[in-house]
Amino acid sequence: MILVTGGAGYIGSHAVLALLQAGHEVLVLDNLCNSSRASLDRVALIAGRKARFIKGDIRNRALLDELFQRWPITAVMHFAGLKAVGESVRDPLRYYETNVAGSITLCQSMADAGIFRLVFSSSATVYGESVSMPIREDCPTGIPTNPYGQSKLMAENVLKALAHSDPRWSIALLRYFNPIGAHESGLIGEDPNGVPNNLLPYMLQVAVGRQSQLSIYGNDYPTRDGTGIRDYIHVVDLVEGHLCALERLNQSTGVSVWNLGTGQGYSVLEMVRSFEQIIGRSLPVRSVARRPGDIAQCWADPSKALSELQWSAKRGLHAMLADSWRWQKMNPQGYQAEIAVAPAEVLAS
Ligand SMILES: NC(=O)c1ccc[n+]([C@@H]2O[C@H](COP(=O)([O-])OP(=O)(O)OC[C@H]3O[C@@H](n4cnc5c(N)ncnc54)[C@H](O)[C@@H]3O)[C@@H](O)[C@H]2O)c1
Ligand SMILES: O=c1ccn([C@@H]2O[C@H](COP(=O)(O)OP(=O)(O)O[C@H]3O[C@H](CO)[C@@H](O)[C@H](O)[C@H]3O)[C@@H](O)[C@H]2O)c(=O)[nH]1
Repeated sequence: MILVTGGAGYIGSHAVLALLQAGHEVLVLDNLCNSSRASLDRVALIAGRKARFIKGDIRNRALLDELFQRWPITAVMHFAGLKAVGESVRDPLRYYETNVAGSITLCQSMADAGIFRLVFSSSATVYGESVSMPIREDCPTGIPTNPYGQSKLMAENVLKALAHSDPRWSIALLRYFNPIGAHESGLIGEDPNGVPNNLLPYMLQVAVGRQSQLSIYGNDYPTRDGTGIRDYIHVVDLVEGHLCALERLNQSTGVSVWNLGTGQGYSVLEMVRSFEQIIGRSLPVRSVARRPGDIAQCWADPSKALSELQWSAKRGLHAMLADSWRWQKMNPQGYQAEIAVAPAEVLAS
């Protein structure tokens, strides 16, 4: 059985689905601070079977000990965490407490239970403003400009020290580039609280009328059209990378770092234009000043994951945007409302 912390969230729910579809038993631990149980109901609908769900916090040591004692857990996929950059500047202690201290509590409980296999959600943010593209895993980590990024780098360093201290540990540090997209059924996807911070969720909400206009942050970057370039990766490809990493943890110990990206960067304007083609109309946009802390460009060299995990991203930009749009159209208010199309129809199509 695999414990999935944060399994009700955006990436976690897609991972739970992939694990169920691969035949694993899954236990989800999530405090639902940024998600709802509806995501797991939808996962069950697609998979035809359920993950077990425990509402609880990764910082609760007694609860973790109880879970590891009660269930035959053999490995942990650790998605639980806080991820809003701006909020992390306003409330750094909460971010360090959840992302760093919460990860430490989880590892302490795992070690006491004799479980040493962990897949950790890290981020390309740990590279900071890297000078050369594409970014390889051996590029030096930078100095993240906000507590969120710092907390990911700190958690990585804790996990590296842990793996070096005890050869029983086998840990995968997966550095995500920019996850977007949704499961092709349109039943699960990203459902941000409040006003979205990230490009894709914001574009989607403009398209369904929940936001009036997309602000393009900066048109004077040293890039091909002046707007920021990122390596967007389909969330289903991303979670497939997790299953490959999990498999690999059975074969070796120590700590390994893998980039999960496509190796292809797109600018904000290219994203907007491609999305407009999919929705068949233009999107209201305006150019505004750069967002503080943003870097000009960032894309991965994903060749290490290919050679060591036999993993590469399969889905291109069109699939990422079309799947995101299907999710948003079917769920204009996210998980709060019933889906606009009957699941049976969707699953049959
Ligand atoms: N989405 C991205 O762009 C991105 C990029 C790089 C890394 N990551 C990392 O991937 C992981 C998953 O991200 P996501 O996009 O699915 O975010 P998400 O907010 O949708 O999912 C995180 C889940 O963790 C849960 N959670 C938060 N604190 C918890 C706690 N103390 N105890 C138990 N559950 C808790 C939330 O309720 C939520 O369901 C996070 O660690 C995030 O930092 C995300
Ligand atoms: O309303 C918006 C939002 C974003 N952007 C631009 O779009 C690009 C992508 O921005 P965003 O979707 O916010 O992603 P990043 O700033 O690259 O950060 C994401 O990707 C990082 C690397 O994985 C993670 O660490 C962060 O948590 C996650 O928010 C950037 O050039 C932004 O300036 C806009 O122009 N308008």
